[in-house]
Amino acid sequence: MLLAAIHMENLTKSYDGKIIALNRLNLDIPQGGIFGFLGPNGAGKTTTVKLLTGLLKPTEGVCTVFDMSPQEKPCDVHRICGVMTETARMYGQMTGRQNLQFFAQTAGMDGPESDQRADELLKSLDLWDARDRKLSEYSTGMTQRLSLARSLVHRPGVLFLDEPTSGLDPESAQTVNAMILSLARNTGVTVFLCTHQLRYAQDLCDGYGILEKGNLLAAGDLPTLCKNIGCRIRAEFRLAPGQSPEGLQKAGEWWRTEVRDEDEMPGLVRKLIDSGHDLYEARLVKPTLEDVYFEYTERREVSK
Ligand SMILES: Nc1ncnc2c1ncn2[C@@H]1O[C@H](COP(=O)(O)OP(=O)(O)OP(=O)(O)O)[C@@H](O)[C@H]1O
Repeated sequence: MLLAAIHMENLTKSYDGKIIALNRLNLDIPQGGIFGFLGPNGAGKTTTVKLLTGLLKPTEGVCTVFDMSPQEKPCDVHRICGVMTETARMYGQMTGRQNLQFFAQTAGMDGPESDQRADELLKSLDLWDARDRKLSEYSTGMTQRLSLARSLVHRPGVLFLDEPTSGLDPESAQTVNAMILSLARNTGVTVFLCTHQLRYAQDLCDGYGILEKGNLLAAGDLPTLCKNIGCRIRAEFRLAPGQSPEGLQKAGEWWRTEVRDEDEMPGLVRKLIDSGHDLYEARLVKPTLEDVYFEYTERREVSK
């Protein structure tokens, strides 16, 4: 069996001995995956990242990053992890380039190597033109991209990202997304991405965990999450005006029905045509991550 890059077993954290911020979390994240950790404010996402990066100790349970405990081997874990959070500090009076050179040298690179690494990152995150400006003069989006560059300076194998595109304009968000995808696909970096932005997560992630009030409601890829909660695909048809096909429901100018999978579509199209309908358009509408997420969280509300 492949070694999970991140492993959590009964991982539990209570800050005050009463409120459980994280409740018996069991999760394995494979190497090279982009894992979207989803949940509302206060769900326990940041707590999980802090446990995985050794900033907190679990109340119960264990976690490992490439088989190393962040609590027992914090230095080893930090060497292979990059962390980008809103609170990651850099130096306002230094330029973007000087900040990256500094952090590269802190990670053990010599002068020329750190210059090269800083320049490489500044170019790939569209910060090259701003390289000699002080960080204190950067916009929020530029600061955020520099913060991502900082987390990547030592070429980590695991990257923890907390809302990496929340303050970014669409162009900058695209640059950051492309960088994250390329890191995972081309260099096998494992990405653990905390976010509330479900559309953004669906574009990027290949696996998800849905966390609510410290409890993991579900985990898996989108088809698995859909199947487990019973979210169906919809087959929809646009017909000539005035036609009413049997067994389909009307929604606006479309007629629709739920199907188990897309293999049912050709049969439905044939049936409509054979029964004399004029078919203008046919489409399959798959549940989005947003649909699935709300299905899980709403069912949980109902079952309380
Ligand atoms: N230092 C702390 N002391 C006490 N309680 C804390 C502390 N840090 C977090 N908590 C509580 O733990 C729970 C989980 O918080 P956490 O910050 O992990 O959530 P989150 O999912 O990251 O939220 P957000 O999306 O707002 O960043 C919340 O109820 C929070 O109030």
